[in-house]
Amino acid sequence: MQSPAPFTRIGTRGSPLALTQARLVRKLLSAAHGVSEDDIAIEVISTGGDRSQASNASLIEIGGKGLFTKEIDDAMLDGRIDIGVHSSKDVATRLPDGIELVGFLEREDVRDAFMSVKVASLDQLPERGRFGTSSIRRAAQVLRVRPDLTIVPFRGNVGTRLQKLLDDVADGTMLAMAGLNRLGEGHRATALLDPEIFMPAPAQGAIGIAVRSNDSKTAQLVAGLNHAPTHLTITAERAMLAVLDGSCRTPVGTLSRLDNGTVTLKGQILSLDGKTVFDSIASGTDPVVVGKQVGDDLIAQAGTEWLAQWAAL
Ligand SMILES: NCc1[nH]cc(CCC(=O)O)c1CC(=O)O
Repeated sequence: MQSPAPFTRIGTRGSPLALTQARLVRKLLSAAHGVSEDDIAIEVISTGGDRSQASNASLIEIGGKGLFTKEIDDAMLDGRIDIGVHSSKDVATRLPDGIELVGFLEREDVRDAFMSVKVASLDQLPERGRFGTSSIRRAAQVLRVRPDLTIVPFRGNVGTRLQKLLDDVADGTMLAMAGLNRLGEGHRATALLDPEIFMPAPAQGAIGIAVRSNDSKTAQLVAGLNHAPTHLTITAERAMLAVLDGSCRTPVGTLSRLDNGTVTLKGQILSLDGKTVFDSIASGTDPVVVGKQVGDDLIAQAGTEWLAQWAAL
């Protein structure tokens, strides 16, 4: 006997965090529409990002445009799935034609956490210690305050990273508190980092929901899941990133706030060694305008000569 068609189909990467996020969206959809969770399919899709994480790709290669979403976008465009659930910070600022990010769940903790099995905080790491990260933003931010440290590549899910610390591959590492919390592993964080100094990645901590642009039925299904304040701040952060993406690939950090409908956005770009830092801030009620303003100002401050060195990366 043929089983009935599912109510809708979610596509996700297969990492423990991605699966947890997809299951959360399934649970919310099931509750919102009074359908059984069994009637909402979850299709696991391997992405280029998953494959390069398994290999030893360089710092710059990881985080390339759409690396963690391309195959999920393709499955959506082919009609194999209806909804893409993503960590918003892994979603390129320019989506493929026919795909739209239509909603964001309420943002989790936006901060990065420090993790070590030896010391309680970043400043306690031994002189010339090894810091594990494959993120150019985190490497730059750490070197800014601890130029003596050596950055060593560090990838994998929470369990793998913890094992690497136990195996003494590095003396400390840093990862998103949001991911730890979603996995029920928040207690693994050794210390939370000050987000004014360690500015999070644009859109960190927010689950994004993508659908086909011409699929108004699915857009309506997910509309009630959107958290408006998160949507506003993520829109500002992504608008800033879109400006920077167009002209450079420097490490980028950002921190936004919403008070009575006014978005305040701080943005920062750094050199890889953390020695050069540009900061900007803007406020307003239109998140796209605010984001562009911060992005444009950062580019103006940095100047074409400084930015040119990044063109080849
Ligand atoms: N590609 C890595 C990635 N993408 C999203 C998260 C964490 C969850 C989030 O920021 O939403 C992580 C892991 C990390 O940075 O520690």
